[in-house]
Amino acid sequence: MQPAISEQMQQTVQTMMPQFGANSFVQGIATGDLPRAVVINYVQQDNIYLQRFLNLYQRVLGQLSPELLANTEHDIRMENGAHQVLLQAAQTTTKEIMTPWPPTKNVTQTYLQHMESAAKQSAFIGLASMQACPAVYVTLANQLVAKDANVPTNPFAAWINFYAGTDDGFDQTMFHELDQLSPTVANEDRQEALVVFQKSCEYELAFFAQAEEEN
Ligand SMILES: Cc1ncc(CN)c(N)n1
Repeated sequence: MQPAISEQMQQTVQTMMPQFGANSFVQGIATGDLPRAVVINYVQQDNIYLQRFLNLYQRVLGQLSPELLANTEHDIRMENGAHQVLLQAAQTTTKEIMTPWPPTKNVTQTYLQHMESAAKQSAFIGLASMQACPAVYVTLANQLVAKDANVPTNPFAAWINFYAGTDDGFDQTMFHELDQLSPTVANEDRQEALVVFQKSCEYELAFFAQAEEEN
């Protein structure tokens, strides 16, 4: 018997963790040392990303399970709390960095388009493409906690703790939903779900790297 789709996805994330650990944005989060411009870049793009992600999530979950949508939507909105940690360290505010609304950078755009076109194939494949978003951050944050990166002297400690602890089990709820749906879809769709999930994990890595790009 094949392992559950959630297990296969978790395995993909685990396999990629060394690449995340070697990423210089992630290292900056771990050491508490990131240039102000990089932090601002990241939060600007993440605001753009999360707005469109939420929109897509409402469409996809609206098709799959309106009840689950109602119970989980707030988890995405709560991410503003993680942004506030970064903005405080950079001594700025959401209003200041989002006015005027900044341009959408290339990785943000292609990552969002990737999920939007996955959702056009089917709601299940769309959901699979969106699952890298919670899954990568939870695994990454747990690894950072295991390395004691969330020491109180780290200005980004609360960002790490947010994703390690207060994600409200969002990633597990979504993995559970994917496992429930998986036996109801065609084999090719299950395979495609794994492909789009892996691609999204690669975009997650590129998204961190993008924050270090010059404006
Ligand atoms: C791009 C991205 N990926 C994941 C997350 C965490 N849910 C996020 N805030 N932004």
